[in-house]
Amino acid sequence: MQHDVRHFDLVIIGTGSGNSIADERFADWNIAIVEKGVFGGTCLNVGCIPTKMFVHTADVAAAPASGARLGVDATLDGVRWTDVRDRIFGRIDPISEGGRRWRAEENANVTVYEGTAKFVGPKTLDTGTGETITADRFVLAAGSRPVVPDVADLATVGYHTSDTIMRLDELPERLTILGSGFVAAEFAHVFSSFGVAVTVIARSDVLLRHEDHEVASRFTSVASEKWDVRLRRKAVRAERVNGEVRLHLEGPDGAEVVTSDELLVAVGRTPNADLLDLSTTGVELHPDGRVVVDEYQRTSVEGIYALGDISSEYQLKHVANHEARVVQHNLLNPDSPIASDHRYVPAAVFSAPQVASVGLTEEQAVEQGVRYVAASQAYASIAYGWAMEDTTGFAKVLADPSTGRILGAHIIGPQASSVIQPIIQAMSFGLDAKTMAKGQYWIHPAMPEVIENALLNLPLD
Ligand SMILES: Cc1cc2nc3c(=O)[nH]c(=O)nc-3n(C[C@H](O)[C@H](O)[C@H](O)COP(=O)(O)OP(=O)(O)OC[C@H]3O[C@@H](n4cnc5c(N)ncnc54)[C@H](O)[C@@H]3O)c2cc1C
Ligand SMILES: NC(=O)c1ccc[n+]([C@@H]2O[C@H](COP(=O)([O-])OP(=O)(O)OC[C@H]3O[C@@H](n4cnc5c(N)ncnc54)[C@H](O)[C@@H]3O)[C@@H](O)[C@H]2O)c1
Repeated sequence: MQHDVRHFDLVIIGTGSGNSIADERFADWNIAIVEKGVFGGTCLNVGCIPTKMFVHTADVAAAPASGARLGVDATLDGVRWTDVRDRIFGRIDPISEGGRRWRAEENANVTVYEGTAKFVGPKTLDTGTGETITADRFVLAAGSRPVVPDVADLATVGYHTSDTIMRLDELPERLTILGSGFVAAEFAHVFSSFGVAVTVIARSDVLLRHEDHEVASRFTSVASEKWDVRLRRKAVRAERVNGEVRLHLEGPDGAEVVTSDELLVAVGRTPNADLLDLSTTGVELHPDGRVVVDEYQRTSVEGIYALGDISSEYQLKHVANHEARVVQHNLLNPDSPIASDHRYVPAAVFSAPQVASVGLTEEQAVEQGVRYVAASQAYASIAYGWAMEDTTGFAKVLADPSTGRILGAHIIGPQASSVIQPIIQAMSFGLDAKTMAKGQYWIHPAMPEVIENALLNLPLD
């Protein structure tokens, strides 16, 4: 039987940052939202939020072990894994379900389709629910998914990704993590703090290789004291024997095997653009699979916008949220669009120690031929660093030698994700290094003094 094809003013694909677009200003728009998975997307359900709830719990679990050097002898009695897990998801799952219900049942102008969307013609979408729809405008906000590397027999062995590892039924005794980026660093901290023996397998010669090299090297040496870190290794084959996972590696000393109870694959994320058959509606892709957008988040097809992990160079929630606000404005004001601001995108790795960065690394400055001066300050030489007996943390800042403009900052150490914020503010509002250091009070003896001193150490006039 032939059905009429429903036509919408706007279709939003993906309920991560895309879900924030349709506010009361869109009340007279006829909108469809298509979601293939759990409402709320990666950050809420399997990303930033639950990981940080686990990370904070891990920080607490790790505290007794770090007390001895301060003269406090304490021991960890145990971690009730299922209680931790159920507390975290007991908070998150109802938020996701509440968001779904609100959109599906309480938004008169919004129709929710729960299926995997793909284009079948120009501005024509198969919603994956048996219904095909059309629209004047689309927002592609379908995010990204974990990459599965080419390791023989991985699929038959059974492995976890960040999508599944937080819902384990019980804590493993041993965990192997393949990968050495954000996800690997954060979960290594979580599971090792909970008493799991963690092995981290990296292809590169340092962990967190995209960070400033001194930061990455420092992180790698601290990590190597806590975890079994294997650098310059290639995973070639996996097998499961008597319930154990064996990962066969090739490295500088030849072949070796790592045995554990569970395997976490954390080797990056790929955009979900391929799921959408975008060529049928004419949307162009970059060679790496991301949707091509201009500064206004517009794709190559008029009326089709993209945001977040599906199109961005930065797979970060604060960037996806920023781009969603830009798309929201540009949908409402197509004749006076605003551009996304990607000048000073910060990021933090919530491991132990924490790492945070914004702007150029020294390596990037050299590569791009940007003149710079750099200075560092150790946490160990500020008063709060003495209080913490910190021996490994430092903050490094880079500035333009002629203007004093701050070009970048890289911090490894306690609360780096918060300590860096004044630098992000200074860069965003054009405050130069000396004015920033000398033109305000810095609370004594708080941790941001590490920034104040790094700035004062810069060889500027
Ligand atoms: C473990 C982990 C920890 C993270 N921690 C942080 C952090 O601390 N800070 C930070 O800034 N960033 C963090 N990130 C990154 C952050 O989660 C992402 O950058 C952000 O969530 C991307 O938002 P998005 O809206 O682009 O996509 P998503 O939130 O992924 O939303 C996309 C939605 O689209 C749906 N979808 C996909 N394809 C289709 C289709 N064909 N049809 C219908 N629906 C579809 C998906 O089911 C999903 O719900 C983390 C990521 C991970 C994996
Ligand atoms: N705190 C945060 O903001 C946060 C936390 C988690 C994830 N994220 C986002 O999610 C993205 C994905 O995280 P991720 O850790 O999966 O990716 P990542 O890009 O941070 O790191 C992946 C690492 O795996 C390595 N790798 C690639 N293929 C490999 C292979 N076959 N074997 C061994 N190593 C291999 C890469 O060299 C890289 O160093 C991040 O880039 C980040 O943008 C952010």
